[in-house]
Amino acid sequence: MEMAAVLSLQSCSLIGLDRSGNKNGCSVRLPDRWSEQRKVQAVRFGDSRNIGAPLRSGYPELKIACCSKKNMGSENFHNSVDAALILKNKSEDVFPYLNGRCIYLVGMMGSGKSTVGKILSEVLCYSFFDSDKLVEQAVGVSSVAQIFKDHSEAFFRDNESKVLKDLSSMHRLVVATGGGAVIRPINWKYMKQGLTVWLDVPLEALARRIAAVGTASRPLLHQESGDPYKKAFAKLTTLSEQRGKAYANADARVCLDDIAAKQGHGDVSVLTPTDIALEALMKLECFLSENSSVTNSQYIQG
Ligand SMILES: Nc1ncnc2c1ncn2[C@@H]1O[C@H](COP(=O)(O)OP(=O)(O)OP(=O)(O)O)[C@@H](O)[C@H]1O
Ligand SMILES: O=C(O)C1=C[C@@H](O)[C@@H](O)[C@H](O)C1
Repeated sequence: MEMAAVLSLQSCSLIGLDRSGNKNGCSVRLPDRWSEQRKVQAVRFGDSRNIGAPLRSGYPELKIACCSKKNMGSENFHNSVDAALILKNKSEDVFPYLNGRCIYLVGMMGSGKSTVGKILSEVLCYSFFDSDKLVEQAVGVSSVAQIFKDHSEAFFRDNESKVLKDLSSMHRLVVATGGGAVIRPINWKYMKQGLTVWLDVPLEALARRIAAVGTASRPLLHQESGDPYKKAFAKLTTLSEQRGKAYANADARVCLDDIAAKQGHGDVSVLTPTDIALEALMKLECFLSENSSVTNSQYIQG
């Protein structure tokens, strides 16, 4: 990976913070009438021209992310604003203890790393990156599926490790890692420079989400024929058996079954990405308070 790209990424991570490192430039994405205070951050790895460019469609607004139901009535609308504010408040509790450390989201394909990661980056005024996209940019190929096809899975994994190594010296990033990043111990060495969060989603929910969007972009799941849900479920089951222990290395585990149970639901499909982002911050808060000596002495604000 080009050093220029790495440097541009590092400078991106400072967007949204004032000179003292305080996040007074940060604002939660609320409905338009409240949006004058919006500060935006949108960057593209390796392209310094885009640093500080206005927010584009790839970044979901929190008001959208917190609403799961179509045609929301006013009651749901206000609930979503409440959820956004609760999330924002929690981010303010946790932020000082992060000391600028990056947050790495790990989990199976389709577990919501990108969706939840973008929300976390927004409320923490961190920059968001997807390691699959960084590998695509570093290799110069437009999709992970094409990298698998043109080269090999091993080639992809080598580049994934290089990307994680480069990221490990940076600050104030939320990184959605590739689903298989956890299988190489060296990647844990890099990710443990920051904080790691496992999004633990039941396989049925993963297979439902993946079947809904198709498997073409996910080479390890792709099958030309057969029922997409059943095929995805079978393959995810095998991968999860192989990787379960590796995901459990994460500092914090966000278990969707547990969040649904706490809310009195039996089905994780009712959970919004905002609910999940909030749980991630609460789990990080627990981890940080239980490991406060590491928090206070080992890291400096970047
Ligand atoms: N809480 C949620 N409820 C329902 N669907 C969700 C939720 N979170 C994410 N999704 C959907 O699931 C799909 C996968 O989400 P996302 O891309 O965020 O996962 P990912 O972990 O980054 O996946 P991958 O590692 O395969 O890139 C998307 O279609 C997304 O809209
Ligand atoms: O679970 C996996 O092994 C993968 C997940 C994706 O994010 C990509 O990194 C790639 O398709 C491999």
